[in-house]
Amino acid sequence: MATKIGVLVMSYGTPESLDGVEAYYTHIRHGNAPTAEQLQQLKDRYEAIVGGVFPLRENTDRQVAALQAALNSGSAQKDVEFVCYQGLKHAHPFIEDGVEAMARDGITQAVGIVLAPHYSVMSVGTYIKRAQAKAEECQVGMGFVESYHLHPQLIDVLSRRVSARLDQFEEAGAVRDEVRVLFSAHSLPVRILSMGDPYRDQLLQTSEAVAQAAGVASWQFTWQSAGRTAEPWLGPDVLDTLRELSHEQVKYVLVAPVGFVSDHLEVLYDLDIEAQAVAGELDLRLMRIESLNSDPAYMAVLSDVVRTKVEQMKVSQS
Ligand SMILES: CC1=C(CCC(=O)O)c2cc3nc(cc4[nH]c(cc5[nH]c(cc1n2)c(C)c5CCC(=O)O)c(CCC(=O)O)c4C)C(CCC(=O)O)=C3C
Ligand SMILES: [Fe+2]
Repeated sequence: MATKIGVLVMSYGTPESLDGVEAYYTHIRHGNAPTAEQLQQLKDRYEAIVGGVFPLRENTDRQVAALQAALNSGSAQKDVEFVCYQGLKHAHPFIEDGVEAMARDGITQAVGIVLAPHYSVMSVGTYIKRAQAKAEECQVGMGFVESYHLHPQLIDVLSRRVSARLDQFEEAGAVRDEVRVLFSAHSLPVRILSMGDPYRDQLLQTSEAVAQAAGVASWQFTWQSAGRTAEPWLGPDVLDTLRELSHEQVKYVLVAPVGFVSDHLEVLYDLDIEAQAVAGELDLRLMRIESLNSDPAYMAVLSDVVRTKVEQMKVSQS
């Protein structure tokens, strides 16, 4: 019989319905309920996005199913069967629920991976910490993939997404080298830098590698979706960057949100609605690359790093 290896696939999570937004937001805020105004603003943003009210849930479900299929396909590993479990940071099924489900199914060896390529102690680090604590309690041996921001297939698929949009700009009459490519990711509080966090450097490395692979002439990195708190967040924010580009007489802008892998609020609202509106006011032509979602190339990246992790765990045990 094949040995079962659990794969805890972790993601941010999204509410199941508008009624669930308050509990979700309260969880994000470490148990502090939002004010009525904050809650309404978040509900308004969810209501404004296209493609279903909470597309992240469906996207994550599809990614988890597609990863399990990718891991079990091919002839290499007939002696192991990978079983994927979902673990969400701020919604059901929570990270702890996923670990508990693995233990209940009799799984003793598992790998954890986050559907975000870049490591920060405030993002991926907290997913891993929660999974690790639960795994120890449930006596499941777990190893974790911390980042995969320079995986060759990731760089390849992202650069193809960038090239495809640059082609479209050309077809629309723009000069390819005059399109400014803006790589972006979710901002985090500035204090991560003094903690020696690798998040910003990893994002810059991904951006540089993608720009080079796609032959991008002109690019820069910008942050987006900063939290609404009193402390300073990493900038410049994408909306300010658009204003800056308009001053520089740039006309064509392509946003490549390389810190995200799914269509969700930060992409469908913060970029497609909010940034697009600002671009319109500034008379900039703005496009963004398509999200990876369950693209087979992204699934190949994930299955490769999961398999590599399993091999490393075997070596360290023997
Ligand atoms: C690094 C990072 C990622 C990328 C890596 C990863 O994917 O993990 C990410 C992704 C996401 N963030 C998301 C949603 C939200 N994040 C919030 C707030 C916050 N995000 C933070 C960080 C990150 N967030 C932080 C430090 C806060 C402040 C509160 C805190 O200290 O924790 C808030 C509260 C309101 C607001 O501030 O806007 C919301 C609604 C959704 C789901 C969208 C959907 O449902 O479609 C996704 C994929
Ligand atoms: Fe967030």
